[in-house]
Amino acid sequence: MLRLPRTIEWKDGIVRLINQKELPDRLIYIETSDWRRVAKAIKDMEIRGAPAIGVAAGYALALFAYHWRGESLESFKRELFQAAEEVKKTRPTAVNLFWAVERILSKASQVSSIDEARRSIIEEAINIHKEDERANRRIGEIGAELIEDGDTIITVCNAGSLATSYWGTATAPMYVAREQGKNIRVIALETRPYLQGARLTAWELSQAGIDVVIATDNSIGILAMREKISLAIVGADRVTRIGWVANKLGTYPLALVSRVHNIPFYVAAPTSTLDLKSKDPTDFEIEKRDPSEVLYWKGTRIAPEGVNAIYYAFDLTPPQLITGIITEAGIIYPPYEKNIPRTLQRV
Ligand SMILES: CSC[C@H]1O[C@H](OP(=O)(O)O)[C@H](O)[C@@H]1O
Repeated sequence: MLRLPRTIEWKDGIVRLINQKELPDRLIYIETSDWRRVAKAIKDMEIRGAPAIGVAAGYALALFAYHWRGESLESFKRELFQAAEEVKKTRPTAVNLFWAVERILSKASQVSSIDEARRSIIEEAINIHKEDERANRRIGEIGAELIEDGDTIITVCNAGSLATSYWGTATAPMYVAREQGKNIRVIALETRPYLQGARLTAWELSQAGIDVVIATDNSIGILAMREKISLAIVGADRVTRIGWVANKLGTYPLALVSRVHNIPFYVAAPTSTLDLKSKDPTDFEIEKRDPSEVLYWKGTRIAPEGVNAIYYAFDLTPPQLITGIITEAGIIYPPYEKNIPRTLQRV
C-alpha cells in the first residue's frame, strides 16, 4: 500500500502544498489562503511537475473565488480573469496549467451569481485534482504490464507522485509493479540543476521501499552499455498531436541512447498533457529559467565569476524515438498523428 504525503491539498479556503525545494532534507509545507502565494510557488518551483502545476493553478483560482469579497458579479469575473492571466504567466511549458485555468474560466462564464461562481470554481478545481489522481492510477496499472520481475528501469527528472496529485506518471507503473510483487530497480538520473531525480524521485521511491540508485545525467551512455536496463519511462510536460514530447532536460539524450541500445523508451502522461492544438515543437514555448539556478547551488557559486550559463528547463524528444505513450486511456503507439485520438482534444 503506497503511503506518500499528498503533494497538494485543499481545505476550506486553505491550500497546503509540499515545498519541494526543501526535500529531501525537510518535509515542510506551504499553507496559504492567498492565490498569489500559490502562483509564486509554481513560478519558484516550490511545487512543480506538469499535473501538479495544473492542480495548483486550479486551486489558486479557487482561493481567489473563496476569499473574494465584492458586490458585483461583473467585477468578480473581471478580477478573476486578471488573476488567471497572472497564474498563466508563472511557467510556459506545462500545458496542464493552461488547460486547468481554461476549465476554471469556462465554469465562471456560465454562472449568474457570485455564490454560484464560488461554488462552481471550487468544485471544478477539486475535480481537476481528483481526475488527475484517477488518471495516474490507471497509467500505473497499464504501465505495470510492461514491467517484469527483476527489471531495471531508468527515468529522468521527477515524474513522480510529487509531480502530480498522487502516484506520479512515470513512477505510477513502478508503484503498481511493486504492489504486484515485482522486484524492480530504478535508476534515477539526478537531473541538474534542480536535481528533481536525486532529490525528489530518489526520496519518494525510497520512501516506498523501491530499490533506487542515483546516476549523473552524463552517465547514460555507460549505463546503457553496462547496467542491463530493461526500459526507460519518463514524464512529459506537453505532448503534441504528432508525438513531440517536451520534458525535462536529459529526456532527449536518454531517448537517443535508448534507441541505440534497443531500450524501450516510454512516455507516461495523462491525456490532460496531450496538447492537440500543437503539432511541432515550435508551436509552444520552451521555458528558459534564470541562469543563476545553474551557476549556484544552495547559495554557493559553482562557476567562475563573470561566466554566465544557458538554462533551458526542458528539451524536446521527436516521436520517432518514443516506443509508446502510456496514458490512462491506454498505450498510444506510433504513428502518433494517426493514433492520438482526436476525441482527447482539450478545451
Ligand atoms: C509528471 S510530469 C513532470 C514533469 O515536470 C517536470 O518539470 P519541472 O520539474 O520543471 O516542473 C519534468 O519535466 C517532469 O517530467
